[in-house]
Amino acid sequence: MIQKLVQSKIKSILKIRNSDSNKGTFGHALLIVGSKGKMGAAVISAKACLRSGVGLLTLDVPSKERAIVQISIPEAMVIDRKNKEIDFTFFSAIGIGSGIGITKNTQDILIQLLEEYKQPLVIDADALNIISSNKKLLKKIPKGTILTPHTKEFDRLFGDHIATEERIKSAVKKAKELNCIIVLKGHKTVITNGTETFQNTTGNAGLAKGGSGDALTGMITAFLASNYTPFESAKLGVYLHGFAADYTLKKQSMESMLITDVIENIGYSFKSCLKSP
Ligand SMILES: NC(=O)C1=CN([C@@H]2O[C@H](COP(=O)(O)OP(=O)(O)OC[C@H]3O[C@@H](n4cnc5c(N)ncnc54)[C@H](O)[C@@H]3O)[C@@H](O)[C@H]2O)[C@@H](O)CC1
Ligand SMILES: Nc1ncnc2c1ncn2[C@@H]1O[C@H](COP(=O)(O)OP(=O)(O)O)[C@@H](O)[C@H]1O
Ligand SMILES: [Mg+2]
Repeated sequence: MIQKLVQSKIKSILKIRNSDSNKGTFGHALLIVGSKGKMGAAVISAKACLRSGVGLLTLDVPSKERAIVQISIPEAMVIDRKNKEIDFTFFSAIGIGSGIGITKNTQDILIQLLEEYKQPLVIDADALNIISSNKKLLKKIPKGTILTPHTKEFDRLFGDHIATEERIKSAVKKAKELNCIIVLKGHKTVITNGTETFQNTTGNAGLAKGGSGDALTGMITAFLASNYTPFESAKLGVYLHGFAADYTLKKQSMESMLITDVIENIGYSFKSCLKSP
């Protein structure tokens, strides 16, 4: 049975920030995102991550592109994509894939990460595409990892599907098989851990624009770093992302809405969902 992901469920998951907390309380996230010409994906996912409550954020980007993120997001730290000495285990949560491309260097980083990091990851976009073209990597995905494919990425990973119902059934089966969370993105995003399945009730067609999914990756990574479980992180990310997009319609139309407008409204999503009933 598919349950509706409604606000009462989100309210029961969201934790109030303790007044005596410090940045260490909310984890240190690493986002391996962006590449030449797709640094927008890095900026978008980083901003969404920071707006979702993470304590510290480091971005892994190509060294030639670092100025873009250092100037546009002073809150984030930056490391060099080519640095093979990086200790992935230092980070509380890692998101990989948005805008990274599928070059040999990028493939090597994903393979190194899957060898060394045994905690749940957030895997999106080109990292999913790399796995699609090297299916042996599916077995190396850490337990509890959140995969965030859109329809086309899902079919690249698990084979072509014609009907949505059929694709949802496959998502449930694959989540169980791989011991992971699948966020099947689309008009009504489905989130499954193989046992329980939810369908989102927020969001609108203003999100049907480049960058919307990159923001979602940043949000889910922030929740994972802040100690929410992988399933909770996926639910919080998907619901609050859509809620912020719906709030954006107060000032923008679906046509004019930018994902950067939506990111500015993530705060409103928190305020609404943290309010007492
Ligand atoms: N500013 C930036 O730097 C941006 C970077 N991006 C990155 O560009 C790379 C390519 O990603 P794309 O997803 O564009 O390329 P893909 O080739 O994976 O998929 C895009 C195609 O899939 C089709 N499609 C079918 N069903 C869909 C669904 N439910 N949701 C979304 N698309 C669906 C679309 O119509 C489109 O033609 C990724 O790494 C992504 O993160 C994009 O997010 C765009 C913005
Ligand atoms: N018509 C729609 N209604 C609701 N949400 C949508 C719609 N179209 C796209 N979205 C949301 O926008 C995001 C798009 O992700 P994705 O296709 O990966 O974008 P990108 O890779 O360009 O950042 C997903 O979270 C998806 O659920
Ligand atoms: Mg995407």
